[in-house]
Amino acid sequence: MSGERIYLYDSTLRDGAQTRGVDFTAADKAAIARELDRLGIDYIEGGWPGANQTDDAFFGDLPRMQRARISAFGMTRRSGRSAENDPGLSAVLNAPVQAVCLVGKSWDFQATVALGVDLDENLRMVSDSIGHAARVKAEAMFDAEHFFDGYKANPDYALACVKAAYQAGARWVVLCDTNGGTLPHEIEEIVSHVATIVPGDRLGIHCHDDTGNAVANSLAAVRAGVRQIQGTLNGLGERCGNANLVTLLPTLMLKMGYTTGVDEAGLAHLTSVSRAFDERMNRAPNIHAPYVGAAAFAHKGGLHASAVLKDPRAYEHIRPEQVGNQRHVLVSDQAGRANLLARLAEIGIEVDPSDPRLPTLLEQVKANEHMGYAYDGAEASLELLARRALGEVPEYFRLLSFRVIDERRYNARGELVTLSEATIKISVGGVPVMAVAEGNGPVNALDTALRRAIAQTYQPVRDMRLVDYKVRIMSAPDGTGTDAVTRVVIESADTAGDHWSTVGVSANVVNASYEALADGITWRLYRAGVSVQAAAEVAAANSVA
Ligand SMILES: CC(=O)SCCNC(=O)CCNC(=O)[C@H](O)C(C)(C)COP(=O)(O)OP(=O)(O)OC[C@H]1O[C@@H](n2cnc3c(N)ncnc32)[C@H](O)[C@@H]1OP(=O)(O)O
Ligand SMILES: CC(=O)C(=O)O
Repeated sequence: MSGERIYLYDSTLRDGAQTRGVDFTAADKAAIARELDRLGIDYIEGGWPGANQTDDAFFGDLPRMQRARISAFGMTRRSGRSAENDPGLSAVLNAPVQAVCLVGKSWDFQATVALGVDLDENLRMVSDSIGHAARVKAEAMFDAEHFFDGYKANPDYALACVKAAYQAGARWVVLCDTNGGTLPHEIEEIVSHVATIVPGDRLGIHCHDDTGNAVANSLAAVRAGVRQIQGTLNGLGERCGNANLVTLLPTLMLKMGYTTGVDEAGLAHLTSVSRAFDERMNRAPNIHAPYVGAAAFAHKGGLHASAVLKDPRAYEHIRPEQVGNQRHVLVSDQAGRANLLARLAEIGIEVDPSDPRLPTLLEQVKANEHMGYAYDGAEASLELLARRALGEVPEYFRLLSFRVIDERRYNARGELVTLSEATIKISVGGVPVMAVAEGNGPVNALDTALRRAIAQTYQPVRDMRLVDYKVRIMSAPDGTGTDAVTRVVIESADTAGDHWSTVGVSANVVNASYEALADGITWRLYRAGVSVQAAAEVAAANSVA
């Protein structure tokens, strides 16, 4: 274990802003910068002053940082202008920050084709711009764009570019795998050579993930001597993204023994930082993300669960708490008794391992999964299945019948509309209750009618709402593919902020939806501990009235 310091440079607000579908506001940028600062990141690249209004607004009202240094990104001077007289470069250097990072060409082909300048002029553009930046800012960095492709094509020229930046005063010379096509062994070999010219403690690495190797490439560069890594939160970035700092951080600290600006307590917040970032971008976190994904410490295979319960090291490479994540033991058709017992314990059901009802329950889970149920993402339905098997769930209501009608017609304004209407009859403690509702689709109408019927007698249903509805059509369990079955997963929530998911399966999408809706309501009533007897009395009084 080395204990040496690695400097982390976050480019979420610049290269991350180049991600397809991502559009930060200045307020987003400020909030993300504060989060990165709290985490302990050394440098935060805020954007490109002068390139767009968002970046100007961000640099015009910079968030206060505790430890991190915000840097402004830009490019070397244009050909034919002096560094002092280039409006683009001036906009970058006028930003009220101490650090700047200028991108410049280091591949001869890029200089002649993309810039249309001769190779000497490109060297002067690098050296003039970095020299000027180093005179007016505390730190000037050079992003050597396309460095690895340039080195492969013309090593002498690529090395001349980084040497020019270093000699002009660059604090960090950052080797960029701009097109993301370089492999780890190439990175290690090339960086080892560069480190004989520019010392490792002045070298950085900036990798893209086009071969899925951005993290591996960054680590290979560190092995070869670089001491600054550029990356982004959750691997955002141009095309396939940048090196994911959320993966790199624990790898550097827990596996390779490097120190960073992030301490142990910061590392223990990594999962929440990563998920809060996805939340801000309004996208679902990747459950399979290394270290921080919901599946990163989820044990599904029966052999795994059995061993993990004896000692988690059997199937875990680190302790989940080190990165703020949690262990989960899943129940599915891959499960054994150990998974089931662990899962039941997680949801607060203590069962004697020799309870004769356990094998029956496990068989039932497996049979249901074969039919198309999936309890991985529908924990409330699993809890109800288990509690019903243990005789703990009262029959709060019984379905007597429902009917759903869809009508497609022209309304009075001559517009084609589709309306759905649902009628439902349930029995509460033997007393029939009926409700009718309209909706913008059959499931919406049925959901409204069911809640309306139940809310007449059960108060806790009134603060419930449907948050998410997912339908998946699957081929029939016999594998013929002729009679598809539909799986519906519903997420419900209450006003206290609790969320729970339930599942229903049927050849008919409305039946599957009813099953998931009814489970969602039953779980809410069970958790609220309501009395069926009291509800039946209300239902009886309502029916007399
Ligand atoms: C590898 C990377 O990710 S680098 C970062 C890439 N990010 C971005 O481009 C996002 C922000 N960029 C922008 O908003 C715009 O491109 C701006 C404001 C910077 C420039 O806009 P424009 O002046 O309209 O130029 P445009 O984007 O069309 O073309 C880039 C110009 O810069 C020149 N250029 C490109 N790289 C460099 C460089 N390192 N040094 C000097 N000039 C350069 C190009 O030759 C081209 O010049 P030309 O207009 O004479 O052909
Ligand atoms: C600078 C940069 O983003 C790149 O070369 O990929």
